[in-house]
Amino acid sequence: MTGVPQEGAAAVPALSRRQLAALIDHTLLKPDATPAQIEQLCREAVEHGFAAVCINPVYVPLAAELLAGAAPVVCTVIDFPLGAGAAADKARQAEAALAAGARELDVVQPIGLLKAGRHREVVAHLHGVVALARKAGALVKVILETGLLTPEEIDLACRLAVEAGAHFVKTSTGFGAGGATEEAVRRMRAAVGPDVGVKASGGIRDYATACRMVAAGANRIGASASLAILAGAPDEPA
Ligand SMILES: O=C[C@H](O)COP(=O)(O)O
Repeated sequence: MTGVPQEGAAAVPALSRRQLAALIDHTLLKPDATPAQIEQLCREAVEHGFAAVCINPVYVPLAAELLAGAAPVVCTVIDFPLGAGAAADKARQAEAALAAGARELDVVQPIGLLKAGRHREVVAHLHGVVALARKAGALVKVILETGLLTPEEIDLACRLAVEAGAHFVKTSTGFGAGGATEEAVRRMRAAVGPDVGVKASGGIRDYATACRMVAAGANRIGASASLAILAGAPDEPA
C-alpha cells in the first residue's frame, strides 16, 4: 500500500476499492428501514466485499439468513443510540442478537455514568455484553459518542472499554452530537494501542475522508454512504 505523505501526519493510504470495502461496516440503522432495504444491503455487502452489515436488532434474523455462508458478518447495535438503558437490558439485547446470528455487537457506553465518574458501573455494563459475545465467538465494539466527550473523557472511555474486554472502540452512533473526527480517532488509537480496533463512524461520506480516518488509526469504518465512498476508490492499489 502506498500513500501521499502529509506534513506532520501519517501518510494517507490510497486504498483500492476492495481494500477499503473490507474495512467497512455497510450500515443501515434508520428507524424506517424496511426488510426490502435490508435485503438490498446484504446483496451489496456480498457484491462489494464489505466486512459486515450493521443493522438494527429487528433485522438480525433476516440478515443472518441472507448472509449464511457468505463473508460479510451480521453486526447489530445494543442499547442504541443512547446507551442509557440498564446493564441487564444491554445483556438481554446482546443475548437475543447473538442467538439470532449476530457476530458483532456495537454497544453504546453509558455516557452519563462515565461523566459522573461511576467507572465501575461503566465497566460492568460493557463487560456483561463482552462476556456473552466472547462465549459466542463474537466481537464487541464500544460506541463512545465522542462528540459528547472531552479529550480526557475519550481517553478514559477507551481505557474502560479495554478493561471490559472490548475488541474495538467506535467513535459515534451517527445519531448524536457530531460524527467521526480524525482527532478523535487519533486519540482513540493512542489510548487503546495496537491490539484493539478503532472504528470510525458517523458522517463519513466520501473516499478521501475514509482514507484519512484510516491514516488517523481506524481499522474499521462504519458508514451508510458506503457505496458513495467506494465510488471514489481506485480499482487497484496505487
Ligand atoms: O454506526 C454507524 C453510523 O450510524 C453510521 O453513520 P452515518 O449514517 O453517518 O454513516
